[in-house]
Amino acid sequence: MSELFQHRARKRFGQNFLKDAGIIDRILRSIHPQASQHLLEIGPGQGALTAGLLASGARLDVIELDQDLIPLLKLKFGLNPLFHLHQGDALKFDFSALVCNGKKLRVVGNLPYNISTPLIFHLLSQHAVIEDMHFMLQKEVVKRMAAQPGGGDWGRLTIMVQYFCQVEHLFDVPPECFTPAPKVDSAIVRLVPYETLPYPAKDHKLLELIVREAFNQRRKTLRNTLKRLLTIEAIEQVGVDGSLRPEQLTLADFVKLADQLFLYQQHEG
Ligand SMILES: C[S@@+](CC[C@H](N)C(=O)[O-])C[C@H]1O[C@@H](n2cnc3c(N)ncnc32)[C@H](O)[C@@H]1O
Repeated sequence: MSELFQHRARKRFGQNFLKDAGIIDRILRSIHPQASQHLLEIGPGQGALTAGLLASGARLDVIELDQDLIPLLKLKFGLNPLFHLHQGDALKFDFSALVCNGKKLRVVGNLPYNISTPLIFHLLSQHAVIEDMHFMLQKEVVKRMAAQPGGGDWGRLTIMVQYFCQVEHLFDVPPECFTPAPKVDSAIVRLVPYETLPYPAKDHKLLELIVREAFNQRRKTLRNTLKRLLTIEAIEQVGVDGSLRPEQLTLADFVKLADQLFLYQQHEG
């Protein structure tokens, strides 16, 4: 089959194919798919993870952007009735349209690193239809997702991911496990959306706005970065010190500020 489909990895599609059987097996064991579940793989590529996912007996939907990989995927898996192939862009995909019988999706992927952050935000916007996610990402990105307040890794990605999900950095994967080898280290992360958010904001769009504004200039104090949105009195009324920098605030602090902005907008409206 490999002579029939000589596929040259494409940089613009973030193609670094997994080749290490031990790592593939470790990822599949971490996911532990069951026949009763509904799986969704983003970017199946040449099927390194796909075969093991299908072996679980679960329904598997896959979304692949590169048209040239479609014939190979059809040839390898097309006869399996559990396999559902979608050629398209995961960034624009409506995942909720895949849900059948109310069964939430278990999302999996060795993600294209060039689009991983917007893709994670797109998935978070559909968190209600997702049971959990297991992703291979650039290690730096996983460190940011799992960060604690107070350090340089704590930022917009951390806060929005931790607002919706429990985050677990599972293990690291070195470049030589891929072909071609990426220039960066990789890691596997597990994200489990909360059934009930621990710090629910009145409007999470306002949380996104506050967080974006605060981290746009992360060296400045909140009283400066947020002055377009909230007065210093409004910031301090909810018990947040306006002389702090954004990396010193917890998720709960950001939610308080977002709810304060919500109240202000209600007043003005
Ligand atoms: C890092 S490779 C992983 C391939 C395979 N899963 C593996 O582990 O060997 C990323 C895959 O995502 C696909 N891809 C890139 N951008 C995409 C997008 N926007 N939507 C869906 N798939 C995409 C690439 O073509 C590629 O197959």
